[in-house]
Amino acid sequence: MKLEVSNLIKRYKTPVLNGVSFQLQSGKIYCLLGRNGAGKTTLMKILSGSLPFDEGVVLFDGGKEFYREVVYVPETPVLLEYLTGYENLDFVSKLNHIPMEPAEMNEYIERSGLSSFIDKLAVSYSHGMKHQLALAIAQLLGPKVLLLDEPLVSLDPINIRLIREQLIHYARQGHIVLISTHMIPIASRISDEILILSEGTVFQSRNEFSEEELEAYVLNIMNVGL
Ligand SMILES: Nc1ncnc2c1ncn2[C@@H]1O[C@H](COP(=O)(O)OP(=O)(O)OP(=O)(O)O)[C@@H](O)[C@H]1O
Repeated sequence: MKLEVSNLIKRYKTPVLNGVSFQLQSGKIYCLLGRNGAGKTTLMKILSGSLPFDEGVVLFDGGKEFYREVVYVPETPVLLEYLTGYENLDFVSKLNHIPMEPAEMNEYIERSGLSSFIDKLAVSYSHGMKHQLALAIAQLLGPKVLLLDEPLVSLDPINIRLIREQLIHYARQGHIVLISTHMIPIASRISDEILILSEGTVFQSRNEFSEEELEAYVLNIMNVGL
């Protein structure tokens, strides 16, 4: 399974993405880094099908109809705020015809680290709790391509480790996981490959760096043009 992006151009008034090309393969985790305003969210929204682009080609296994294969979790997750976490999960599973016995659902909730707050209304959740629930919902849907915009920024170290392990497991089952993040230590530990968005183009590299080397590599590319 392969997601191929070729010469993608997106303009608002001026181009934000100006000839972006890269390839994502199933089974791998990719981290997308870039300065504030570089265009990471714009790129994620295009890949999720929620934002049109001006030029270029996006192909999933050679086809253009890939949006059904993609789930995008935005930086501020969208939940049904006046339902509990359990009801949110239950609603999504029923809406998408994913049959789950109560025992199976409870096991999934436990494994996802949601047990202590799953019966509270989502409106009462902290930002980190909302992200945990949104990530659990996204993985329940089982998309071939999972796009996550800053998923770990509000999480405590225990939850970061839990989510990191879940995402690695999810990718290794044959999915593509693309994570936008500013956190180099996380990118260093979680990603198979690094994508750096700078000056409207993407630099793709295997993650064979130590954390210090990755930081130097990222800063070097981000400084291009300064
Ligand atoms: N709807 C819009 N209309 C006009 N310009 C926009 C729009 N959305 C985003 N932009 C501009 O496009 C550029 C890229 O924004 P984007 O949100 O994709 O960046 P980002 O890399 O996700 O930033 P950050 O790391 O700060 O979240 C910015 O200059 C932003 O102001």
